[in-house]
Amino acid sequence: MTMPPVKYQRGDMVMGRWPGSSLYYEVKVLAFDSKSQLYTVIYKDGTELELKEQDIKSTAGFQPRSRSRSRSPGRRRSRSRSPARTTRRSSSRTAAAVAAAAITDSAVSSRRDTRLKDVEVMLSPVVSFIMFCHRTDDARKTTEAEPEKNQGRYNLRRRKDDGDAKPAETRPEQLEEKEAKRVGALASTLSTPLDFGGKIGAYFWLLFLPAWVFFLVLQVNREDPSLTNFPPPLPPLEAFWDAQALGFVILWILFQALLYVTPVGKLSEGMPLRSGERLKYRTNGFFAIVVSAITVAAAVHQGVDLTYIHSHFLQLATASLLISILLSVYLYIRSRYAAPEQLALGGNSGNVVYDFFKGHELNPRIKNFDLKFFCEMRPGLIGWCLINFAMALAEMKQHGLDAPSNSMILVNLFQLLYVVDGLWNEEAILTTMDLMHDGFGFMLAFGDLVWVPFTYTMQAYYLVSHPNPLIVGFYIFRKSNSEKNAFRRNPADPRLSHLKTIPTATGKSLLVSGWWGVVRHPNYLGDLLMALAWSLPCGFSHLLPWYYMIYFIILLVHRDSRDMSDCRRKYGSAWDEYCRTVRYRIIPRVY
Ligand SMILES: NC(=O)C1=CN([C@@H]2O[C@H](COP(=O)(O)OP(=O)(O)OC[C@H]3O[C@@H](n4cnc5c(N)ncnc54)[C@H](OP(=O)(O)O)[C@@H]3O)[C@@H](O)[C@H]2O)C=CC1
Ligand SMILES: CC(C)=CCC[C@@H](C)[C@H]1CC=C2C3=C(CC[C@@]21C)[C@@]1(C)CC[C@H](O)C(C)(C)[C@@H]1CC3
Repeated sequence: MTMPPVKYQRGDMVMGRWPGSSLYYEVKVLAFDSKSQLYTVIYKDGTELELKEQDIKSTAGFQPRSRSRSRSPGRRRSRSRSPARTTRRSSSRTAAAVAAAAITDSAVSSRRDTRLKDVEVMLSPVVSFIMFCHRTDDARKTTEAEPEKNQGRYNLRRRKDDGDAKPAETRPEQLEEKEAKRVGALASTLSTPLDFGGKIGAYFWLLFLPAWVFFLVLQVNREDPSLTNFPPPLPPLEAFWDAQALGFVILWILFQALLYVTPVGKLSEGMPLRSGERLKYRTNGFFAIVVSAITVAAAVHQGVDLTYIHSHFLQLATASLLISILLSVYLYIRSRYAAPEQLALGGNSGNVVYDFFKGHELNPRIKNFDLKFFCEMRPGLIGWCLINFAMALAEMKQHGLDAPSNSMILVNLFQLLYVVDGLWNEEAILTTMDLMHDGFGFMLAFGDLVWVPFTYTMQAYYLVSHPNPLIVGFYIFRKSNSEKNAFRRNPADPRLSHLKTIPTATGKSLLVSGWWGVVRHPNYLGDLLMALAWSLPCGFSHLLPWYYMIYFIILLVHRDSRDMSDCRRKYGSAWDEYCRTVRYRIIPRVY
């Protein structure tokens, strides 16, 4: 019997499909086993795999398409780059991977298809090829249908010399900076699947979220503030509005902005953007809360009556809502003019309401003033503590106490600890979903400026008129967030060398032991335990103080499922392997 000729030879550089995904990366053929008909290939991050011939493409397979259009010497040069030359810029490599992931998960419309064609010619072979795969609908369907089937077929193993301590942060493909920018531009033209119930969902949330805040605020003032009660009668519209309250909110935001721009504290680098650039952030949050506390203490000492916050809670919430709407309109308009590589992958559905809600620009900045980072970490978060403190004063005033009740002190302390910890470890926010992946739109602006300060303070508010194991949660929350942050910043960190990792085709590795080996979101587990601690001091006579706990379970379960599908798209079968190893999502042995 004659054997078919071996198509690829040892040493050939070809494109190998990453199992379980539709991404192709440059690989080198190491061997061919005629018995199993499998090629052993090696990716640039050192991962060896056995691939079937159908999962390998020659680089030439897609070049003619680009070549016919790309005539400039510059472009030709970038295609003929030798592997040695490609190792120049590590940051741009991230760009390619992100773009690749974006391309993978997109439902590429025919309108976009045309745009793709135009951009494709400018890209490196790797990206061009990925795009080529995505343009062929049938091929896409096949590759997307296959992952489950593939799972057992590939033999994923690490190179023997690739110890755990060794960082796997090298990319299989690398782009020059210019190319990376174009890749960024391309990625931004593609839309990720719509979250939050899509376009209809966006309408719903836009109306529901502010309504819910007002419902809570009106409900908590009642004698029997049960969440299951009928909504309280709506007060007259003018009861919502107070110009002075708006003035105070503006003053507070300006004060926080002043502290943010004060050149005190560290300048931290964010994660590489698609363009390869790393933005700098002034992480002086701890300084900001200390100065805020001193200023507030001085004001109280001077006779300023902070219980105004309790008595004008509704008007302050309305003022903050107004500001968050104006800010979101501004963000939406500027996102329409932003350079493509500055845009997040979501928020470009073409539907004004959805895009307004979700947000499209990733890091809107006015000069060096980062609006998203500022809003997420300052006025609302520090405002949360200010409001809690004001509630303690209101409780004392209302009940003629010399000191706040024990429950009030506990709630204040627990939540203060949470916020101070967030600000002390402010740098860690740079590796969270919000900062890395989500655009800045109404959802976050409203979340930061209204939702956090006016709903997270419900327990303290409740305790004003309803006098009435858990440090472990904080410990888990902080340790797990810091572990991942340290690992993402420096995978070779000697303090993390004992941790096991799974390499992925994107070059990033996944932690599979330590906190991230206990459950897939240990940070959510810690956060939930903390939420429990905040509600327990309020007792069980009403549902309202448990509102945060209930909301938080919904929020984190939803975030977890969003993150699972994002990571599944990004990391393909490496993610499946992680999920097989770490079986539970948030609560060990339960969920
Ligand atoms: N109080 C509140 O209202 C809220 C609090 N939070 C808290 O904020 C914190 C951050 O949460 P959030 O941004 O949602 O999510 P994460 O900090 O968990 O970020 C998710 C990202 O981390 C990376 N990642 C996931 N698994 C691994 C792994 N095994 N090894 C290495 N990297 C991994 C992936 O990004 P990549 O691989 O691209 O780096 C993933 O997209 C949490 O503690 C959460 O509880 C969050 C929301 C609301
Ligand atoms: C329903 C709705 C409008 C949701 C918006 C969600 C936002 C309220 C939250 C999204 C992620 C957040 C984070 C924090 C606060 C709440 C929001 C903005 C956070 C700043 C709290 C302090 C923590 O230490 C943290 C820095 C880890 C955390 C980051 C995520």
